[in-house]
Amino acid sequence: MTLLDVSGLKSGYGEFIVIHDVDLSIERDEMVTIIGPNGAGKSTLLKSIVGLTDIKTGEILLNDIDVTDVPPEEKIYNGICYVPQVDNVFPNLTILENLKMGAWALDSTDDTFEDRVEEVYKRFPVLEERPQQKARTLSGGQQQMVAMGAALMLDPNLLILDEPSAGLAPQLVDDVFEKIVEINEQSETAVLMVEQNARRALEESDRGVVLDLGETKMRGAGTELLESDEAQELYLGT
Ligand SMILES: Nc1ncnc2c1ncn2[C@@H]1O[C@H](COP(=O)(O)OP(=O)(O)OP(=O)(O)O)[C@@H](O)[C@H]1O
Repeated sequence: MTLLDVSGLKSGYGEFIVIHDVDLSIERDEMVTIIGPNGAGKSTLLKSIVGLTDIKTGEILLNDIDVTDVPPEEKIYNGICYVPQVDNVFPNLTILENLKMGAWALDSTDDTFEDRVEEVYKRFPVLEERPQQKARTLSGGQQQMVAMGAALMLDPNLLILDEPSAGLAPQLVDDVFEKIVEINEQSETAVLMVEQNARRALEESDRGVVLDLGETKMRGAGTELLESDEAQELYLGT
């Protein structure tokens, strides 16, 4: 079943068009990675889906519902949660307070909050060890876990991650990818991410999309793209 269906998307910032006629669909249980050179428009494509750019033409359907013009704070109610590349935690708030911020759209009259915190702690045990620690005092990898944990507080259908492994040491990159795969496989959450660590991301993904100059240049199974001479030569650095 198709979860997200983007068609004919043209978007950018004001009059500056970055994304030109892009189509992209994601099934309910899929993990899809967008790769491409710097400035290709990868982050802009994610932001367009979330509602943070100006959309000129095209349509974004989520579960067959047209969410093209739905503002980002309301997209959460459609099941989309987004973790930006930078500034994705509140540095002066504790881990638990960050999770509370992530849960802002939960109905405060029921006890879902505690259940969700338990669920997030199960997924990221490191967060449960020190809920009162300020986010700014955590390592980069731990901060990424806080950011993903906060996004998971709303139990999204679609988790959108912009370069989740950016700036992390190799061991932490492994940890972060392991968590993303777990979220995708165990929480019935589709994942759409942009990654500079293209090989690793494609190895873990069901499908990959190559974006260049705001257009889709290639698409296919993750393994297929990894084996493609063209993708290797132009986008994977060999
Ligand atoms: N807020 C903004 N306002 C205006 N232009 C922007 C804005 N954000 C990005 N751009 C421009 O949009 C184009 C695409 O940028 P984007 O960040 O989407 O690319 P990217 O593929 O994610 O790049 P990178 O891999 O370097 O992160 C660039 O020319 C960039 O300068």
